[in-house]
Amino acid sequence: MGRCGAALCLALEGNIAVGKSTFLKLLGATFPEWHLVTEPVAQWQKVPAGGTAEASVGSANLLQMMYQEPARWSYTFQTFSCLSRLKAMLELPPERFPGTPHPVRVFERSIYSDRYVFAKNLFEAGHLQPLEWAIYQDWHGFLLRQLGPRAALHGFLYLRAMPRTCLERLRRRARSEEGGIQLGYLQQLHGQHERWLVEKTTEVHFADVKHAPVLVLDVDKDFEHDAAAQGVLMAQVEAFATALRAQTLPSCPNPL
Ligand SMILES: Nc1ncnc2c1ncn2[C@@H]1O[C@H](COP(=O)(O)OP(=O)(O)OP(=O)(O)O)[C@@H](O)[C@H]1O
Ligand SMILES: Nc1nc(=O)c2ncn([C@H]3C[C@H](O)[C@@H](CO)O3)c2[nH]1
Repeated sequence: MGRCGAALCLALEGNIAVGKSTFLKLLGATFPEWHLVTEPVAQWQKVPAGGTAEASVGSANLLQMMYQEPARWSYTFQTFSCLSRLKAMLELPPERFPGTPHPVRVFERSIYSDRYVFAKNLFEAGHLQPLEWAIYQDWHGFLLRQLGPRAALHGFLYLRAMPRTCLERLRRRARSEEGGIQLGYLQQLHGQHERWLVEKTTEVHFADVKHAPVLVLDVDKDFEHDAAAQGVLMAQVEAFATALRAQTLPSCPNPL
């Protein structure tokens, strides 16, 4: 960090169907020079399942398998989701113009919500065995410590809405794998986000990320069809990114 020309790296966090993809599109329209990285959900729905040299077994929908049989597939899911997030984070972004990096990169969720929201919740719900949770934490901690600043984020944007609002949006969107999701699951995930990003009672094992600033954005109301509400949200994000850039990358004169 502190290297001139380096991008400010943020993660966009929040409950299922709170509106992260919608918000990311709005960020793209408002800040076209920013680099936005969507969650690799399509990869989870179509995992090349290998097979033998003679016969390929095609692909597997790991997202569906995890929801249908969580005790069997949660560990597999968390290894794959975390790996896919890490690859997306380490992949070099395309340069805007030669020698001009993106001033800001925003990732939809992160290797940190993978652990401190989802995997933790699956463990507490009994879907990850203590041994699986211990092994997950062991390789997660080892990998991230080895990667050091390459795996760090400068701040978090937390989209917050009531779990009931998320359930309504989830039902309206009707992604086939999510048909069995009940309010209780969204309440659990809401609690995990709150303890991690607001109350700060979740034990976080990486100092940078533990102290990274969090911008909480209330999206309980409809911003999708409200230009004024969109303007307020975008101004909040811009002010947050500007302050964070001055604080964490002080030697970079790059304006946002
Ligand atoms: N502020 C909002 N008000 C009303 N509806 C919204 C709002 N934001 C998003 N929606 C709608 O809610 C649904 C879910 O939104 P979206 O797909 O952006 O959620 P998400 O957080 O990206 O979901 P996931 O956690 O699965 O990645 C979509 O139908 C979207 O049109
Ligand atoms: N178990 C589990 N672990 C994760 O790290 C994770 N990240 C996202 N999801 C689920 C939520 C949406 O249904 C869908 C798209 O966000 O994928 C996850 N589920």
